[in-house]
Amino acid sequence: MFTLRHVAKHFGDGMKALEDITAEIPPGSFVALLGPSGCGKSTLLRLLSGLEMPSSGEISWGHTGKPAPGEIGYVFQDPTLLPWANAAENVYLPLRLRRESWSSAMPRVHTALAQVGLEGFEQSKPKGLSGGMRMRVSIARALVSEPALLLMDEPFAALDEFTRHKLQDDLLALWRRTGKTVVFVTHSIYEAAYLANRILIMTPRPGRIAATLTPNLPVGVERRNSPAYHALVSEITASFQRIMPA
Ligand SMILES: Nc1ncnc2c1ncn2[C@@H]1O[C@H](COP(=O)(O)OP(=O)(O)OP(=O)(O)O)[C@@H](O)[C@H]1O
Repeated sequence: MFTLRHVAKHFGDGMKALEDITAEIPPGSFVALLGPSGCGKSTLLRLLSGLEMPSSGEISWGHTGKPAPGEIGYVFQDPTLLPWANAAENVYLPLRLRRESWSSAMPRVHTALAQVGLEGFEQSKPKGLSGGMRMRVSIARALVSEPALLLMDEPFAALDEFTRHKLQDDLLALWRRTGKTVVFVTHSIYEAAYLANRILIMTPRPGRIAATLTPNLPVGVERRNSPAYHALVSEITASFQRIMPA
């Protein structure tokens, strides 16, 4: 269980990005950090990764302690693939940086690519892949070190709606299959409602937690059309109407 207690993050120029964040991230949960642009979602994700320290308050990573960099997978909005390297070489990169040999890493590279549905595309260069496939490679690269925690910063924001829906469904299936803890930044109410079983609703800057919702939507194809999903979208929308300045 990750626990944040009264966490604040201020930057040197007096910018108050986050104030008094108290939240829990249970193991195996799918947490959405949902809020308007600039409310500190990415900052909160970086604090969770341990890459940055809070200005005050504390973050506890439970009995397992602070994860090592290899135990965290990070996925950004931009897939940031090496353009000259093929899909397998891009996924191999984090292991290569840890000085693992290609031959010992290969089985894990193939498994990671298979987990995101890219078997058969190992040799493809980024230029030959669609935007959705490039994002799949980026997710595979985050999965290859078999992290227990996957931090995702608006990974589907730049994709068209059809591709985004497919990747959301595939990510949900992957999360159910693997039991990983996912923390997913988004400013889409629909995306947070569809994906997460714990939604942290954040106020405009300085970001605070305005509400925590723990929905339990039906699993499967009926999810997107379920009355529970639409009721959840309405509930979140109403929360933002209360907290957003007029
Ligand atoms: N290193 C930094 N130095 C100074 N200010 C920063 C730094 N990093 C972030 N900020 C500021 O902190 C605030 C929160 O930024 P952050 O990127 O976390 O928000 P966000 O909710 O992820 O935004 P978006 O949805 O637009 O990506 C912003 O006003 C940003 O300019």
